[in-house]
Amino acid sequence: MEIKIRNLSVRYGTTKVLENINLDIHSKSFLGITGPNGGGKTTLLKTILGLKQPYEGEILKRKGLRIGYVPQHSSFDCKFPINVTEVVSMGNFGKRMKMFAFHKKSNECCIKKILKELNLYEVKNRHIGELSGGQLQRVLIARALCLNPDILILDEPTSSLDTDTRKDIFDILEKLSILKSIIVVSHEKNMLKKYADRVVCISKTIYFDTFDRITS
Ligand SMILES: Nc1ncnc2c1ncn2[C@@H]1O[C@H](COP(=O)(O)OP(=O)(O)OP(=O)(O)O)[C@@H](O)[C@H]1O
Repeated sequence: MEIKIRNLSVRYGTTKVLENINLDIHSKSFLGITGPNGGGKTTLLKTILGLKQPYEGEILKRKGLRIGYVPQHSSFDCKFPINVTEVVSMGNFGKRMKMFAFHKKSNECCIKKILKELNLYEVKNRHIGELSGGQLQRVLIARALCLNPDILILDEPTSSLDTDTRKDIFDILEKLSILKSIIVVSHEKNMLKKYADRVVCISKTIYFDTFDRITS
């Protein structure tokens, strides 16, 4: 078990946003989270990441657990003068906290491998503002993979992408879930049904839960 969420409630001020959430995140599983706008999905991710504190209950994480986070690609500033390799390399800063960490040989090899795996090697020197939505999403996934996380958390990774590109992103996530746990917030219910082991619907609390192909 990677994460246990027990009786979790979260508030903004006096407003209850999440109430009595109980959820287990298993190793090498694919969890889909869906639900209406404002239902608390992003708040749940932020609480798992430690960016928001529980009001009640707790989130228990396995000791040494590494979590990677992929924010919505629309939140990334594409005007910033930086290329694909530089953005992916930013994922290493958390580990070494040194500006030039990515010049080290081992990091260079690791970044090259990730760029190739995510089919980004051909565009490695391209300015970030010159990428398609799908390429940018893959860059953000690559950046999160730099620290070799045990869990990869993604917030609406396919919003505003076309159908084929959405499928590409979910195919990548499915491959990654062989070695890591994946948690995806998405409104794409059909994609979640097809790819996830488990899908939970959240509107303040979990009101719908499927355990189709759960692995432990
Ligand atoms: N920093 C904040 N301060 C106060 N209220 C907030 C804050 N962030 C979110 N909220 C409120 O908490 C509720 C849940 O928001 P959240 O972003 O978690 O929902 P969501 O399910 O991810 O929505 P969406 O599908 O629209 O992205 C909403 O009513 C939102 O307005």
